[in-house]
Amino acid sequence: MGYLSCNAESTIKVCDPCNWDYYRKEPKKNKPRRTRNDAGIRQFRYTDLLTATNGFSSDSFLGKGSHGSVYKAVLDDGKLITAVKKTSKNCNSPADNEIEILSRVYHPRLVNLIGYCSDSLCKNKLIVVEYMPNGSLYDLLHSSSCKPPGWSSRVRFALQVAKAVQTLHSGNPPVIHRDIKSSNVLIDQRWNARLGDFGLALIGHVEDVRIKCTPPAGTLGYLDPSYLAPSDVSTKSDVFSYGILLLEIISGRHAIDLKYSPPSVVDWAVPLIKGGDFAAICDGRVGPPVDEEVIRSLTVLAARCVRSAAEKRPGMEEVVECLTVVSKRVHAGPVWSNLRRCVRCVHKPMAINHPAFEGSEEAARSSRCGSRRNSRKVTSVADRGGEANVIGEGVVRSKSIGSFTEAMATSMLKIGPTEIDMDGEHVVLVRKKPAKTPTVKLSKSRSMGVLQSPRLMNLNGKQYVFEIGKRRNSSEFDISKLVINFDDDKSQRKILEKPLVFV
Ligand SMILES: Nc1ncnc2c1ncn2[C@@H]1O[C@H](COP(=O)(O)OP(=O)(O)OP(=O)(O)O)[C@@H](O)[C@H]1O
Repeated sequence: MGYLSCNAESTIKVCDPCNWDYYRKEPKKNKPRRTRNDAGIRQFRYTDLLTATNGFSSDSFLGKGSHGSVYKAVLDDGKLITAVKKTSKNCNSPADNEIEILSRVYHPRLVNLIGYCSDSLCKNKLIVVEYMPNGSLYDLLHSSSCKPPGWSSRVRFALQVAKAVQTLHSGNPPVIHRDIKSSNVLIDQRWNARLGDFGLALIGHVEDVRIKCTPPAGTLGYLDPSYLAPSDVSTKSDVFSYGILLLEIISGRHAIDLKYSPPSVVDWAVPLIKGGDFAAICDGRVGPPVDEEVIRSLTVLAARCVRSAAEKRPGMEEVVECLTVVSKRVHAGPVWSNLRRCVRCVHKPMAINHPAFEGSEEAARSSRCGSRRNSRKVTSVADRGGEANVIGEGVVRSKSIGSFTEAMATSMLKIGPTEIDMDGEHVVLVRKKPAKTPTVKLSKSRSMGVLQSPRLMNLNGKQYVFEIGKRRNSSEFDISKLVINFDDDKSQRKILEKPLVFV
């Protein structure tokens, strides 16, 4: 995909040096909510960036966009890892624009500016931004080499991007990004989505002459069809692009894909949504979410964002509100919310080299025994931030808040073997067949040992294994321990326990 219009003029107008001080001279009320200048934007020397990127070597190369290439740079004696954007065209405008805007906004859901380099040794300005080690949302959604994200992750990414866009729109003056798309959503170290690439962004009020004179720009497939002339620009153009992104997140389909008819995701999805066939647009690789209301809300919201009449689209504040509700629902669906309330788990995975596990068959044993002893207690993964008790390093238990009944388990199992995102970080893995009993090396004894085999649950004549996984990356989980007790079963025959299994 390329830019429909992204010429130098469009950004030169924004970055016209005569206008640079415009906002600085504005009275206080027009100042942005938070400026980065206070936080300190660093000026880097070209030679330092050259060293930090091994001379912009292929080893440091992260990717190429329409304006240039991006390299990983290790600075400050390895303490600071950044991404350096190097413009290939002999033009500073996109870089100037990005520096100008990012130096005025800061948000944890943005790929924030760290600094830049404009010394005489470099031909074009270099931008230094936060390094995002986990690729882009585009990669996560469309790469065949990684497992597609589950619904909880999809909703979380959608909400995080919505919050980033809302922050931009609610600034004073507002920022219109103009290039919201999955390849501009990068994934940080903690698997959070961040909106980046401000090369086309505009800062100012829509009535500002400078904004009104900037030619339309964006990426085909995401570009608002009602944004045809410079004066059409508004925050609602971003809402449209966001709607396309949301459809892409829901369906796993590209914004435009010539393999399909119709190729545009909007033309394909909106009639299905209007006809109430919400499940039909769900990514076939993950299937529809358990709670039908989740997919209904998501699809209807996406359809509203891509309405052709800009004024009928919701504002980003409403989008955030709606997704917050969906997010709560996806994390606490009718069945899973009960599960969350009654699951006891040792929420930090006991990695084999974890300090809590060092020589700790004892620790493992006491943890297991503790679980049994306290089998009446039921705790929540999701509520771990609440009233949690720390039981030795790496083991956190929260207070008892509910119970798990056989009826709940039975209804869960109707869904069959599956993975359920609970809070974006933890996943319940319901497996029909027991995982192979793992052999692990016990650090103290240095011998190979077989840890306790997984406990099974026998319901409706079928055996299932329940595990709690803590997300390591998009497709891998550290399996931890899950204990479920049945309050109505005093003999505790049905205690389900799956301690210390590693994958
Ligand atoms: N902060 C970053 N951390 C890590 N990788 C990054 C970062 N910024 C960009 N990249 C990588 O570099 C690639 C190029 O990024 P860039 O923003 O220049 O272009 P793009 O968004 O992919 O395309 P376009 O320029 O057409 O919008 C991205 O696809 C991404 O893989």
